Parts: sequence; C-alpha cells; structure tokens
Amino acid sequence: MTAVRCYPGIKAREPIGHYIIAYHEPATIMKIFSSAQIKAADAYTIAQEPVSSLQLMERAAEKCAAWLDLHFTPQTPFHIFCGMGNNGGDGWVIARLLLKKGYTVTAYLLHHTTRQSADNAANQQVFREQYPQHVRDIYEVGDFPVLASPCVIVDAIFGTGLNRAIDGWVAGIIHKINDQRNGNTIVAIDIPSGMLADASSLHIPTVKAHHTLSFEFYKLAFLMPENAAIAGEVHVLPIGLHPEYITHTPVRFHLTDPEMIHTIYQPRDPFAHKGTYGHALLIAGSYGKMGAAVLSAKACLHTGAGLVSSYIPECGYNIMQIAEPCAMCITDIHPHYNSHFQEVFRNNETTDQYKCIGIGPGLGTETATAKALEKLLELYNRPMVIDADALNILASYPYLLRKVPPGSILTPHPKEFTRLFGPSANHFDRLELLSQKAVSTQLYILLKGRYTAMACPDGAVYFNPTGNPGMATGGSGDVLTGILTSLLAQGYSPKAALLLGTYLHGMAGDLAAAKYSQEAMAATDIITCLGQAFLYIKGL
Ligand SMILES: NC(=O)C1=CN([C@@H]2O[C@H](COP(=O)(O)OP(=O)(O)OC[C@H]3O[C@@H](n4cnc5c(N)ncnc54)[C@H](O)[C@@H]3O)[C@@H](O)[C@H]2O)[C@@H](O)CC1
Ligand SMILES: Nc1ncnc2c1ncn2[C@@H]1O[C@H](COP(=O)(O)OP(=O)(O)O)[C@@H](O)[C@H]1O
Ligand SMILES: [K+]
Repeated sequence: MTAVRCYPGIKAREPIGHYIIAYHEPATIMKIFSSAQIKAADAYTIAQEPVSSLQLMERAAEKCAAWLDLHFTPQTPFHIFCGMGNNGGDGWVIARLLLKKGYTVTAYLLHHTTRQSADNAANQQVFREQYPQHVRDIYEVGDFPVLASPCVIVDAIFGTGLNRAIDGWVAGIIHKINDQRNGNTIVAIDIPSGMLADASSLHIPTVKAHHTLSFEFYKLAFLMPENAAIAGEVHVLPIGLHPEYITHTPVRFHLTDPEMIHTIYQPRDPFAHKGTYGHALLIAGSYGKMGAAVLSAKACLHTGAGLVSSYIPECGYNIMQIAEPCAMCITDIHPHYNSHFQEVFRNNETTDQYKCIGIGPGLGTETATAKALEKLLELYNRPMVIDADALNILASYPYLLRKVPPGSILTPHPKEFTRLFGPSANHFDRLELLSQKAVSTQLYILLKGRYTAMACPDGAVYFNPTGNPGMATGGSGDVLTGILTSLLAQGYSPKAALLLGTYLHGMAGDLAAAKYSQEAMAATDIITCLGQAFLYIKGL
C-alpha cells in the first residue's frame, strides 16, 4: 500500500531532502464526469477507437487484476462477488485473470435480477466453462459463505449503473460483506456497491471498502466528506477511454492537478523590485489571538508578496514586530481589537497602496469591528480575502455580503459556511448551495475540507487534492488566508490565486506531514514548507 500521499498525474521523483513523496497515480485529465457522461465516454470509445465493449471490459479488468497482483500475493484467497450488470462482468474477468496468475479464487453470482448484461453473460459463460468448481450462486442472504480470514473480498456487484438504493436480500449481502471488514481487505471495483456516483448515499446500504479501483476518473461521490468511510483509498486506473471525449466534454466539477497548477504559476521577473509584487495588508488579531495575525502575515511573506503590512490592535505590536520582522505593522487605536482601520482609510478613501487586503484571522466580532468592516467594504474595490471572524460578521449582518468587492474570495470552513448560508441535508445539497451562492454573489467561495471545494462565479467548482489530516490543527486556515492575499497582491487573478494558493497550502501541509508527522506538525510547519512546495511546482 502507499504509505504517503500521492499526487495524481505526477511521475515518480527522487527523494526531496531526507523524506520521500511517492507519486504513483497516472496522469489523467482531472475532470469529474457524471455517471451518464462516463457511460457516454464508454460508448464513444467503443465507436471511435474502435474497440468492442467486451475488449474494453477486458482492459478495465486487466488493470484491476494487475493492481491486485501488485498489492497481494497468491497466498491470500480471493472472494469475488459479481452482480448481473457490467460491474459484475468486470468481476468475472478479474476472477479469470487472478486464477491464471495462480491465485485461489471463488466467484459468487448474486441473482438479484434475471436481466443480465450481454458482456456479463459472455464472461460468466467463459468462466463457468473454464473453472466450474470456482463458482457459487447466491439467491438469498443465507447463501453468504463462511470466509476464512485473511482474505480479499472483491466487490463487483453494482457499479455506476445503480439507479436507486439497494434493498431486500441484496442489502443483506452488503451488510454481510461489511461484517467481514476486520481482518480482511475489501476492494470495490469502480465504485463501492450501493454508492451513487452523483447523489447522496446517506442512510442507504453500501459496501464499505478499504480500496476503490475507479476507472479513468474520480467520481464526485469520492470527494464528499459524508462518503469518507465508504470508498476508502481511491485509486484511479486509466482504461483508455477516448481522449477526444474527455477533452471536449464540458463539466462543472474538476479536480485541480499538477499540470494545471504549473501553468498557473508565474516565475518572477529577473528585473523585479519589491514594488513589482504588490503590497498586501492583513487585518487580523485581537487580544489572545495575535497568533492568527502572525501566521497570516508570515504565510503572506513566504508566498512572495513584495511588501506585507499587518493591521493589528495595539496589544499585538511587540508580538508582531518580534515574530515577523519582515512585516510592517500598523496598530489600531484600540488596545485589544481592531476598531477603526484608520490608516487604511484616508479622507474616506482607501489608499491605493494596498494591492490586496485579507481580513479575518483572530479578528473578533466586536460591534466596532463590524462597523469598520462595513466601511472598508464600501471604500475598497479590489478583490479581497475574507476569512474567519470577518465571515462571522458577514453572517451576523447579511446585507454586508452585497458590499463585498466582486471577485473577492470567501474562505469558510463548514461551520462558517452554515452560519453564512444555512444548513443542508447532505453534502451534495451543500455543494449545490455553494455553487449557487458563488454565482448569485459573483464571489469565489472556498469551502474547506479534505477536498476543499472552490466555487467560481461562473458555476464551475474545483476540488483541491492536496492536504492531509495533519492540517486539522489551529492556524492552518490563517496560513491559507495569508497565501491567498499574497497571490492576489502579486497580480494573480482571483481564480488563479484560489487554485494555486489552495494547492500550495495543501502541498506544503503534505511536505510538513512527511517531515514531522501528521500528529506533530503545526500550522507554522506549513509555512516552513511553502518554499519546497514552490520549488516542486516550478520544477513540474
Ligand atoms: N466506465 C467504463 O467505461 C467501463 C465500465 N465498466 C463497468 O460497467 C459498470 C456499469 O455497468 P452497468 O451499466 O451494467 O451497471 P451495473 O453493473 O452497475 O449495474 C446494473 C445492474 O444492476 C441492476 N440494478 C440497478 N439498480 C439496482 C438496484 N437498486 N437494486 C438492484 N439491482 C439494480 C440493473 O438492473 C442491472 O442489472 C461500471 O461501473 C464498470 O464497472 C467496464 O466493464 C468497462 C468500461
Ligand atoms: N483532513 C484534512 N485533509 C486536508 N486538508 C485539511 C484537513 N483538515 C484540515 N485541512 C485544511 O486545513 C485548513 C483548516 O482551516 P480552518 O478550519 O479555517 O483552521 P483555523 O481556523 O484553525 O485556521 C483548511 O484549509 C483545510 O482544508
Ligand atoms: K462495485
């Protein structure tokens, strides 16, 4: 198994420093297709390549068998559960290929319908003829076998053709499979059976896989936090679907990939001076939360802004000057929180000097702060970064949302998102709400999580693949605010800053985890690793 994070699309590399990042996954265009589009890609490939549907099934199953052979040995017995559709067809071919490689295999057919797909029938017939003693039939829950551990259970019951929740005795079989999780390994083919690729699978029976071998693409469902315990580790296996279909078919959902990030990244001009890369201002901190201001200022500096100023309450002056001598410091008249943002306004105009303003980390939600934020939103007209308590202020005074400069980036975590826009029944509904709000407000909204979702004013949503649970530690979000503010100050467009900044943040987090462990790393380590993340992105 891969012990460290993979970056999809990146080839294996030499060790970076004294730790290693493994890059195993194949290069694929990271579009997220719906089940219907995947079916269409399948049909397009069969028509254009040309290749028969049986050959395509063989190709997909070969990839799965090769993956299984790489991760297991013939000492481990395999139990392959096949449905009646093409997912089951994959199962028959995988069973045949593993037997040829010397594995002990038993294949089970679930008679959940009398309508078998043609390719399933063809492959089942071949298998039954060659290996009749390796087949068992399942008509009811009582037919579920007693399995000796450790074994590998391959779930090829339902794939993307599932159109409703599984019920009846087949649901009983799904529960039986899940009962075998401890001590055995469950590998789902294409998608865990029961899981819907494009809709919520909450409260419906699904196989809970340790690994999912997904053909060609990620499915939207794999990126949803509510499905974290269902798909396990997802491995995307290319099966050669037609590149023309993939390139030309428009999608709403994307997964950012290294190539995309490399093209966004702009190298520095050799004749640059500190004015070239913008003056960033971070309005942050309050008594007891000066760390948030320091983290965002440091991250802003280490992402390349020409000049960084931090606007903080008086109590934070020494803290900031000592913690970050490279940042300039402006203090509010209030000792404990930011109340006026004076200096940012002159003669009721914001000065031109700040190319981007980031606001929110550790800010507090005092009434005076809210009033000052309102004035700032009225006077400043460039895209801003709005995070943490600045978002909480927007949630308390919803009319302020209309005053946010167009193209600004909001960076809520799920709780802040709910405060701003209300609750959702499941994560698919929340994604829809996220996208709708980005369109209706004409803002970029970044919803934080394992796969941070970045919604754009045109309705597109990009998911970020980098990052790890080591980043679930206080201050990680403050670092992101600094990074995004810095990129905007340097002249990146809001969309470019959003995609590049979020990727960098997660990658620096992955490098920090590889160096210090997910447990020991802190938000400061993410900043320390930004340099290596930049070097990596440049070198792609
Ligand atoms: N993506 C691709 O291009 C390829 C896909 N292949 C496989 O094809 C699969 C899709 O195959 P199919 O479209 O045949 O669909 P599935 O194999 O996912 O399932 C369809 C079968 O399930 C039944 N069914 C649907 N919903 C049900 C429910 N709620 N309860 C009980 N039965 C239900 C249908 O009547 C049908 O028999 C993919 O997931 C993948 O495994 C591969 O064979 C080759 C290439
Ligand atoms: N399990 C995880 N996998 C990937 N990224 C994570 C994970 N947990 C947290 N993060 C990232 O860490 C950051 C945490 O932000 P936030 O909750 O605002 O922290 P804080 O308010 O403490 O600064 C987000 O960018 C989020 O995407
Ligand atoms: K499956």
